[in-house]
Formats: sequence, C-alpha cells, structure tokens
Amino acid sequence: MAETVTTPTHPVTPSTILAAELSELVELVDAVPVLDSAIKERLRRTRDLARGLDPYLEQCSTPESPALAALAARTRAEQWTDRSLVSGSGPLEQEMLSGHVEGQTLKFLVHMTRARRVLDIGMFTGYSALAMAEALPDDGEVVACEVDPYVADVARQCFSESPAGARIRVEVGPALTTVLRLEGPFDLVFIDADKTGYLDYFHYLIGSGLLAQHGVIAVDNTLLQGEPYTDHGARSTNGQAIADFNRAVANDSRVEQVLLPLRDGVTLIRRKGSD
Ligand SMILES: C[S@@+](CC[C@H](N)C(=O)[O-])C[C@H]1O[C@@H](n2cnc3c(N)ncnc32)[C@H](O)[C@@H]1O
Repeated sequence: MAETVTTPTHPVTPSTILAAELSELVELVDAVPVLDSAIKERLRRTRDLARGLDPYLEQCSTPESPALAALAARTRAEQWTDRSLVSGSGPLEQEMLSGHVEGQTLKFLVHMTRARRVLDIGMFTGYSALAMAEALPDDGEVVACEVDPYVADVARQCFSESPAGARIRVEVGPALTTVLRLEGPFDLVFIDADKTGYLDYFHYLIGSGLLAQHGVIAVDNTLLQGEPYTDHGARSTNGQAIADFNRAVANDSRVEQVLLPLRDGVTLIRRKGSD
C-alpha cells in the first residue's frame, strides 16, 4: 500500500466536509460530562468512518508517478492567495488540483477507452492533463485549456520535466473560445473549468464532431460540496450551475451518464447507442 496521503488545507468535498463537521461535533460532545459514553462512542465511530475514507482510498490506489508528485508539491508551494483569476471567476487555490485518486481514475479512463486524443478543459497546474498524458500511447495527445497564463506557465514548467509532458499541448484563453477552433475528434474529455460554463461545454461536445462518436466525457465537481442535494439556505452561483447541469444531463435523451461519488463528484457521460 502507498504510504503518502494528500491532506487538503481545508475540506472541499462532501466526505471531507462531513469528516470535519463530525470531528468538531466529537470535540463538542466530549466536553459535555453528563452525556452517555455510548453516544460519544457512536459519534466517534461515525467520525472515523468519514475521516478514514480518503486516506484509505489513497493507500489502496496505485501511487502517483514522481512527476505527478512533483507537480502536486510545486502547486502546494505556491502562494495562491497572492493571485486571483484572470477570468474573474474566483480565487485560485491549491485545492483545485484533482490529485492522486482522481488522477489515477483518469488514467484508467484513458486506458479503458483506448483514447489517443484527450481534451482537458480547465488545466490549472496540469495534474489531470499530465495524469492522462502518462496513460496515452507515445503518439497520443492531450490538448489542455486554461484561461490563466500564470498557471499555464507553471504547468508548462512541470510538463517539461516529464517525458509524458511532451504529449500535452497547452491552449491559453477562455475554453469556450478555444474549443470552437479545435479539430476533433477527442476520445476523452475532462471538464474541470468554470462551473457556469459546464452546460455550454457539454452541449457543444455532444452536438459537434469534437467528441468522437464513442467518446466519453468526465465532468468534475458534480457534487459541488453537497450543494446540489442539500437545502441549507441559498446556493452559491457554482452550486446552482452544477444543480442545473446535473438536471439537464439527466434529462438529455441523447446520453447516458453516471455520477460517481469520487472526491467532489465525477460524472461520466457517453452518447447512447455508441458501441
Ligand atoms: C479546478 S481547476 C482545474 C484543476 C485541474 N483539472 C487539475 O487536475 O488540477 C479549474 C481551472 O479552470 C480554469 N478556468 C476557469 N475558467 C476557465 C475558462 N473559461 N476557460 C479555461 N479555463 C478556465 C481556472 O483558471 C483553473 O485553473
């Protein structure tokens, strides 16, 4: 089993938010002397179930390559608070990085779909792009779209230190503009950029020749920290965008899909009858 575990600085997925909430509850309840010890013990077991999940997934998954580990370390070392998104859609933070288990899942998708051409929409420092590039054959290609020139430069530096990095072509600019001038087909597309743009990316990919007939789309953050399925006050703009996206995909008769509770949610989409 792998020994290294990636610890986010703050919880950004339903399971890590749940674990953090339960950890706080355990502390609160432990401070109440009159409370039944059996109740305290049950709460501790519940916390451990939530808190142990992500580290265990990491331990049981094939370790990331040295190049991916270096890219993740480089991303953690950056002072993201000093920068804000050129697109104005929000601050950059190290938690944007998809990371070990999701990267390993993307590698599996490349292998399983026998992909040769991959489109990465929302590259950040390049973790997903490099993970998928590592799984491609030598003549395969990842086209990676990123709006922020600074993070694109960080990604390029990381790619230059890995043989698989030579398979990645970086396109800087708003992804919706970039995809309009790209030539298809792509066998696999990973959508992980501005959440309010997800429906546009999806409609363009399905409606155009950009996605291969047998192609698969993987979409990140479709659980958006639980916002689409919880009702605790007003949703954020991104939470509403993801709720709308999930409903639109579920109602679209052209496709079939599954939402996997991996990290912040990953939805896999394919055209119906495209065997
Ligand atoms: C969640 S991060 C991507 C994480 C990345 N896939 C990974 O594996 O580490 C989202 C990225 O999308 C970029 N982005 C936001 N809006 C965009 C747009 N309209 N076009 C292209 N990139 C965009 C952001 O600058 C950010 O770097």
